[in-house]
Amino acid sequence: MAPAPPQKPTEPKGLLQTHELYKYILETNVYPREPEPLKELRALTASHPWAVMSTAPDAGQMIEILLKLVGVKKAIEVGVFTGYSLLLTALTIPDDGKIVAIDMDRQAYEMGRPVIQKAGVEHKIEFIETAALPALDKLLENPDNEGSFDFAFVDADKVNYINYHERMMKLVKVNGIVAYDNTLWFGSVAQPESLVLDEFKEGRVSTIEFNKSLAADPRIEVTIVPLGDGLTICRRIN
Ligand SMILES: C[S@@+](CC[C@H](N)C(=O)[O-])C[C@H]1O[C@@H](n2cnc3c(N)ncnc32)[C@H](O)[C@@H]1O
Ligand SMILES: O=c1cc(-c2ccc(O)c(O)c2)oc2c(O)c(O)ccc12
Repeated sequence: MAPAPPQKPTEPKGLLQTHELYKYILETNVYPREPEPLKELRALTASHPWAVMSTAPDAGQMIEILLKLVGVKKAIEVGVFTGYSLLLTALTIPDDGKIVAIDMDRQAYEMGRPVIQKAGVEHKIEFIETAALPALDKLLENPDNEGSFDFAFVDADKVNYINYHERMMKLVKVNGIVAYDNTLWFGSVAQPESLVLDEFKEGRVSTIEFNKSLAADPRIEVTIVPLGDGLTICRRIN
């Protein structure tokens, strides 16, 4: 029998066996509990041509639990887009909490910003519009930032995940969490290259290398959770 054709990566079924199963999870557990501002932001983002980039709401639920478990007050996010994961974080941390949010493109953030303002959580956000690597290095120039973050969420260019990880190991405190989105890259990490669409090939190679390096990293405990498009959760242990 010929191998199955590559799955169209934009199909909203996550990584599960069937679209129906993903829909079941979303409809029974995720959407009924999703805060109103996040629903609004998701609806607004649906008209954006890159809407598929938003963090999946099922992965968002896991992030919310982690934020609460850890008691996060100071967070950092790389890759904001229209702000789904950012708004989720801002809604979850305490009123005097802070989030440093980095994205080199402000336009998508501006689309979501009115929803963030209306939700009354913009005061927790410091948005920095630059490429992430120099921004993280700049933060590290100030020793006060070292080990100061309780939580980091990385959802940007996959080729740089390895570089972001090195910075996060310095910025996040021992026992802090670093979470990475899209670490199964639409399932392509386990597909032969010939089955992967051209535009996903580079991300596939980077993600495979990244996953391998995290598995061998003695500074962390790590788990790949197959929510959304793959969410890797690391706890810094030393
Ligand atoms: C997948 S989207 C982020 C989705 C977001 N977490 C959400 O929930 O909607 C990736 C974002 O990373 C940004 N990005 C990509 N490469 C970057 C880089 N080198 N530095 C800063 N931002 C980058 C893009 O502009 C884009 O907005
Ligand atoms: O569907 C996506 C596509 C891409 C993407 C594809 C080819 C590129 O050359 C590129 O720069 C980005 O990026 C995503 C992403 O980063 C996400 O977090 C979630 C979904 C996507």
